[in-house]
Amino acid sequence: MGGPAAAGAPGGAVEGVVTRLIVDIREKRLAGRPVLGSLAFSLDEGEVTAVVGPSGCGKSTLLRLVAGLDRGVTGTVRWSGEGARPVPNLGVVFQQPRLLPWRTVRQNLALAGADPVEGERLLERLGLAAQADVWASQLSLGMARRLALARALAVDAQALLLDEPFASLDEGNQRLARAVLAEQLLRRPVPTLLITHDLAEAVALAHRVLVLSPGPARLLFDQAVPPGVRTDPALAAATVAALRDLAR
Ligand SMILES: Nc1ncnc2c1ncn2[C@@H]1O[C@H](COP(=O)(O)OP(=O)(O)OP(=O)(O)O)[C@@H](O)[C@H]1O
Repeated sequence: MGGPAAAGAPGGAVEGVVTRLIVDIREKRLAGRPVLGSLAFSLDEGEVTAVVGPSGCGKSTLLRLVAGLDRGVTGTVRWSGEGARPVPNLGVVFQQPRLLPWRTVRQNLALAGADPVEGERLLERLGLAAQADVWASQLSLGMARRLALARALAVDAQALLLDEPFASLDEGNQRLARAVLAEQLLRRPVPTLLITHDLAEAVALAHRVLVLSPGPARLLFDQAVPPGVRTDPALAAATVAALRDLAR
């Protein structure tokens, strides 16, 4: 079965190779009101695409459509690739951590289908090893969010969908979690959609930045992040400033 592992579907071995996500949305309505307008983009293998836009413009709605959790849309959302299923095995971080409260940290990983060795490694890496046998209900919000990230990264996903994965983390843990995600993407470069409101975060992690309009969101522009930006703070700051100007 395909679908978002973080939402409860089993993880496990990769079936088929997901090479691309192709989104061509004309309109998405919720409760009779348009929440997404014209949005067309694709996401290729090994590519991190950041989606940036103002609060309420429809970013989480877009993630739900891409995750196959909502199918009512005018337009298409399609995964392609050799042997790809309609919705591949996804590692998803939702805006809320969505943990099983009366299961331990370790059990939350196991029930999502996490690889046990990878799960332990990620707990260690994300500073959660000491909490492995603690109930999820007893975690702080920052710990819960790090566990949600560990779960998405440990399920051997064919693609990652990350909705503000570093929200509510203090500066040190934000830096740590970003580094863990970057490491993981080097080890396993799966197509990744990163939703964020933070242009600096987008430029630091993504190959491309899609900037959305206020809701109903339409694509304002789709900008490649030049190679070398990540290792040059001055170039990164200039890129953020240029994107901010373009988004005005
Ligand atoms: N179930 C729903 N029924 C009706 N309207 C909804 C529903 N869920 C979301 N909306 C509306 O759709 C719009 C887009 O919401 P969405 O959560 O996708 O925005 P967002 O860009 O992710 O916001 P934020 O950055 O604040 O998280 C908002 O106006 C919201 O009120």
